[in-house]
Order: sequence, then C-alpha cells, then structure tokens
Amino acid sequence: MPSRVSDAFRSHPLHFNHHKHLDFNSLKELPESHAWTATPLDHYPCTDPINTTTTESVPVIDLNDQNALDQVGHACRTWGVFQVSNHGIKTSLLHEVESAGKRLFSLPIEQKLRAARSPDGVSGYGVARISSFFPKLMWSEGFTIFGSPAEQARRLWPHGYSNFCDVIEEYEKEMKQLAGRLMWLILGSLGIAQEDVKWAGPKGDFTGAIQLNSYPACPDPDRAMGLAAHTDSTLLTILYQNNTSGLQVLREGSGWATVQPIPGALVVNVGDLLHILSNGLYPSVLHRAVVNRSQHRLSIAYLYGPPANVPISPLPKLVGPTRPPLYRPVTWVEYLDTKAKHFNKALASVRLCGHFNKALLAGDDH
Ligand SMILES: C=C1C[C@]23C[C@@]1(O)CC[C@H]2[C@@]12CCC[C@@](C)(C(=O)O1)[C@H]2[C@@H]3C(=O)O
Ligand SMILES: O=C(O)CCC(=O)C(=O)O
Ligand SMILES: [Fe+2]
Repeated sequence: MPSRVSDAFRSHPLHFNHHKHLDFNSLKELPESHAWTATPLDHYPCTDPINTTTTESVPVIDLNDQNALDQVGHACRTWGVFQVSNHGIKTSLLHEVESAGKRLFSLPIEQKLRAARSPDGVSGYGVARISSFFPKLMWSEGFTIFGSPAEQARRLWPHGYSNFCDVIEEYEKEMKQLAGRLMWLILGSLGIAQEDVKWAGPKGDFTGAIQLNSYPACPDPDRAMGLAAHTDSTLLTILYQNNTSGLQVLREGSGWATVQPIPGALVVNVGDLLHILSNGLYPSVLHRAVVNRSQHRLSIAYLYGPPANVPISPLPKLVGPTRPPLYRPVTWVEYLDTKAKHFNKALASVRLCGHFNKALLAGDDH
C-alpha cells in the first residue's frame, strides 16, 4: 500500500489518450464521445429516483451567527452540505484565484497538455479521475494541485509562472485554515473536542488538494454531464463557484437540488472520511455538476483530508452498545486507492457489519 497521497494512484493509473482532450470552444455540436448515457454506476445505494429535481435550497450559514454550531450540525445531518458566509476569506483572493483558473483554462490545448497529469500521478491537467468508470467523457477539464503548484505552472508558463503560484499558495494557506476551523465546528456539533481526536493534535499534518474545474458552454447541455455524481474522498471539501450555477446535490427523498451561487459564499460538503469518523451520523453527500448552453462555469474545490497515514475510524465517543462502529479503520492514502479501484462502492467496501461482501465488488466493471 502506498504511503503518500501522491502515490495513491500508482496501482490504478488512469490512461487517457491525448486526442480525447478536446478543444471544447471549437465544437458546435456535442460529439458522440461526450453524449452522456446513464449507466448503472450512476446509481448509488440510495432509494431516490435518480433524475428528479427539487427546488429546496441548501442551508446558508453565517459563521458569525451565535447559532452557527447548531446550524452546521443540522445541515450535516440532513443535507451533508451547506453554504457559508462571513468565512474570513477575502473576496479579492477569491477573484484572484478565479482569474488564475480562467487564465489557465483559456490556454491553447497543446500548452495545457504540457502539464498533463501522468497516468499514476495526482497533480496536473486532465479529465476527472473518475472518468475511467464511465463509457462517455464529461464536458469538463480539470487541473489538480497537490502541494506546490510550481512544477506544473512552470510547464504552462515557463517564463511567467510566479503570479499563478503566489495566488495558489495564498489560497492553499487560507483554505487550510478555514477547513480546520470548519472541521472543528462540525465535530463540535457532535460533541467532539480536540482532545477526543488524538491524531489531530497541533502537529496533525492535515493535507489539502486544489481542484480547478472548468465547464465550457455546451451546445447540447441536456445530453452532457459536467462532472458525474460522486462523493468526495475527503473529510470535507470547500468549493468556490463563480456566478454560474451547475453544482447539484442529492437531497435524500427529494432529488437533485441546485446550489445557487451566492456572491462571496463558499460551499462546504461532507466527505467520505467525515462520514466514517462520525460513524455515519454525517453522511457524505452525492453531488454532480451539470452544464449549460451559454455560460462558461469555473469552480475551485479545496479537498481537505487528514494526515496521509493516520487510520481513520469512527470516533470512540460516537460508538456504543447501541451504535457499533460501522466502518473499519482506513488511511486517506488507502481510501484514495480504494476509490480509484471501486469508485462508488469504496465507502461500502470499508463498512463492517456484513452490509457488504466481496460479491458486490466482483460487479465492478472498471
Ligand atoms: C485528493 C483527491 C480527491 C480527488 C482525487 C484527488 O487526488 C484530487 C482530485 C479529487 C477529485 C476532484 C473531482 C472529483 C473526484 C472524485 C475526482 O475524480 O478527483 C475527486 C477525488 C476524490 O474525492 O475521490
Ligand atoms: O464544479 C462543481 O461544482 C463540483 C466540483 C466537485 O465536485 C469536485 O471538484 O469534487
Ligand atoms: Fe466533488
């Protein structure tokens, strides 16, 4: 088993031919390669009709509100996602990172491919990692940054990469701080304090990745998919979306709810590792990105995880005689490796209590 996040995908490389990377802006029709077809893999183990939509709104929480703790707890239990305002990240930094993303994606395809993510790597330009589980391609391109952005940025702009790096590094620093604050707020809403999480002491080396997602305007949006339904393999994810909607979350019992962009707000969603840590009390949220005919959409996700090699398991305080531990311990690296292999069955594959067996994994068609 690899021990570093950067090595998590060694055993499941993602091979994509460069000719599959399209210059989206030059296309007047949706190519067959991108005409999305629902597959059984779209269907997670949930009871909802998968294509129903709802007009319900994701909770918006003012972090300065004195009831923020309770509101966060309620949102995590019932939605697995919420938007935050008064989060302390300067609007100017959000705009700068948005411009940096736009600058990157508007480069010619040949230039972007110079920073292509290697098949077994984490950082760089390419299609979403989960693409290999689907017969058709998604209408999006992505750029993943894990650790320093310098190596990839130098390939994109050999003579002028420092501005991009400065903005990304500043964003990483600010996001890491906010993600820590949000994690303790979320755990606090479960009655968990810092001393209850031994591995998360002051030296706890939490890690984060930045995922820039670009969704060009699409000539046939109803037949395309920006980013297929998935949960994040994180503790939590903080997402900045520009003023174009596209993010949808699955609301149990109701269907897909659009997360309307609110200027300056950030979207926070529960990831699979928080789902495990909370012993299933705060379920990770299934989400996807749809595309539209006239507007380019950009989103920037900060994927926040625990120290790479710490076994994550249900917190002892959330386990008891009436609530046995639902998941076995798993490190972030091991979980990313499992996700790369089993995608939507990864969480079930680490579940205890006989809810899952090897026969289910045998159905993987990856
Ligand atoms: C830390 C990570 C989580 C992620 C894989 C990655 O190494 C970096 C990219 C992340 C992302 C973003 C888009 C959706 C997703 C499922 C994917 O394909 O790449 C997530 C991965 C994840 O959360 O499993
Ligand atoms: O673009 C979006 O709104 C969703 C992005 C996302 O889910 C991700 O990067 O993990
Ligand atoms: Fe996501």
